[in-house]
Amino acid sequence: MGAVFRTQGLSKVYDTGDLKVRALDGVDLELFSGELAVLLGPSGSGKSTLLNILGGLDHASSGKVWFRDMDLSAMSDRDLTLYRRNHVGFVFQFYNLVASLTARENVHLVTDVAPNPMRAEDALAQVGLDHRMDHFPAELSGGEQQRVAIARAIAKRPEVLLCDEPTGALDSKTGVQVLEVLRDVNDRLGTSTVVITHNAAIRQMAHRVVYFLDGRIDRMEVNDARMAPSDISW
Ligand SMILES: Nc1ncnc2c1ncn2[C@@H]1O[C@H](COP(=O)(O)OP(=O)(O)OP(=O)(O)O)[C@@H](O)[C@H]1O
Repeated sequence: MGAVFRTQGLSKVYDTGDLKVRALDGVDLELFSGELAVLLGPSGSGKSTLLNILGGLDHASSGKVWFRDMDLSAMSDRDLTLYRRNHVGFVFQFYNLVASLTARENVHLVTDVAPNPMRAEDALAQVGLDHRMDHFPAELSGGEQQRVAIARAIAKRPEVLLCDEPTGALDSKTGVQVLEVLRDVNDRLGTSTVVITHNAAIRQMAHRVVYFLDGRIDRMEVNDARMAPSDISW
């Protein structure tokens, strides 16, 4: 399998006047096509900063980052926006749904502008919400709202799905349902997936686990046997 992301000496320094924070400090990383990778590490170790750079939401301060053969580090803001639009789905801890739109309409927001989208109905069926399409976010549980957010993210058929604490706001039972959806998307659609979590148990469902410490990669593990989300508990 080829590398979907590759970084070389990737560093990010946040400069807030008097204080300079080195959020990433020379990260060399490869993530592979079709894999589900979990990023673990203490708070402040640089996980979200890396995800934001991989997703084209932010620029590195130095070093290189490639998505396949596209050098993201050399791209203008406009090209990064197009990269995000065409290739990347995001899922965040808080679902960021539009409260005045139904589940179906929230997904339509993306399918209306994507070049080769799924039907909104198919994306919602993929996450097991075909019976809730015309509900508003307030009429859905937290886990269901997160599944709508995942449907919205996958509806444009992105090559990569980047998830920052997707179960962070959910109880463990609902969190497991969301993880099952992420695993299904990875298995059935082959979408390369990166999941940040504080929950170390989730590493058991990953192909690859990357441990961050102080803006660096501390170590990496490859799982020979992956656990089903339903067998993971926390
Ligand atoms: N916009 C910003 N301005 C200044 N410092 C920032 C900014 N974003 C992040 N940082 C700092 O960069 C470091 C890395 O933050 P980052 O959010 O990447 O860590 P994280 O591992 O994702 O943490 P968490 O698990 O708490 O989300 C931290 O010290 C953080 O305070």
